[in-house]
Amino acid sequence: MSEQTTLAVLGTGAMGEAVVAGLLAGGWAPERITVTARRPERAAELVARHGVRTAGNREAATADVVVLGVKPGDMAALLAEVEGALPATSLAVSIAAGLPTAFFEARLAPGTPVARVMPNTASAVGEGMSLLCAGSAATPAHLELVEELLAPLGRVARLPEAQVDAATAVSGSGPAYHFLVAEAMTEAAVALGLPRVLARELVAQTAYGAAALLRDSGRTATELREQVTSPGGTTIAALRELEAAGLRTAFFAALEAARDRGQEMGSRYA
Ligand SMILES: NC(=O)C1=CN([C@@H]2O[C@H](COP(=O)(O)OP(=O)(O)OC[C@H]3O[C@@H](n4cnc5c(N)ncnc54)[C@H](OP(=O)(O)O)[C@@H]3O)[C@@H](O)[C@H]2O)C=CC1
Ligand SMILES: O=C(O)[C@@H]1CCC=N1
Repeated sequence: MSEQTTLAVLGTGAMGEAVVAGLLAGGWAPERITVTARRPERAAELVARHGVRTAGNREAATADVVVLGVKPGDMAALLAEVEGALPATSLAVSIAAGLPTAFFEARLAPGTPVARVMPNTASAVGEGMSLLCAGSAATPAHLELVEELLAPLGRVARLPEAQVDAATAVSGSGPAYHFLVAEAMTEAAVALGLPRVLARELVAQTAYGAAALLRDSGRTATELREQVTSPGGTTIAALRELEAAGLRTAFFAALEAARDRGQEMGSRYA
């Protein structure tokens, strides 16, 4: 990737903006990034907040790397709109859940390289987890370019396309599960009588510390949990309640539902 490489995000919502923020924090010059949105006020907001350019979809689609950031149900219409404008020499990068690379290859100029990326919103702070797989026309050099592009957003895992929907259920949707737990813990702390501001701080810093241990200590989640859990102590009293409430079983069902929903979107919008 050269210093002149240009990038456009067609459909810059929550996830597209997280990608843009991650790239800018990683040193991308804002003039090299063009964003589009359906509503002019959304595009103006992005320009004001990040200093990037904006344009119509067809003009933006001439960038070297074109990130396709609309909702899966809006993707076919977007691709129809940019038909003939997105050069077959550009690299198309979809971040849409569920939609296979074949969906894009069927709608873009023949031979257009396609990469399928599933990022998550922590990309905005450089701590994202992105999944990456390639379409049939993408070369190893294209994949390396995408990895280079994604590097400032956090970590990247390459995987076979057949695993993307399952992995999306873990890392793409994953931040939401953690936020739900954080919300629940905060409310529970308030129920114990703690001030809300203190409860939020305790929950956030505990999540941050636990995540750092989980990623960087070299220990498994089980080992780390056991370290906290003194026999007959406070933690096991709480864990017993969570197990009785079916937390573990709920995660089996939840991730299966997310994986199935991705597959369903892939076939519904194909
Ligand atoms: N949110 C997440 O955590 C993740 C989302 N994704 C994927 O990212 C994609 C976007 O999701 P998300 O960001 O949450 O959704 P949003 O609704 O926040 O963003 C979609 C954006 O697309 C814009 N848009 C829609 N149609 C057009 C069009 N024809 N031309 C230009 N812009 C258009 C909308 O503009 P406007 O705002 O003006 O309506 C909006 O800004 C989805 O495909 C999703 O699967 C992937 C990983 C994680
Ligand atoms: O909920 C969704 O469909 C998107 C994809 C992964 C996270 N958010």
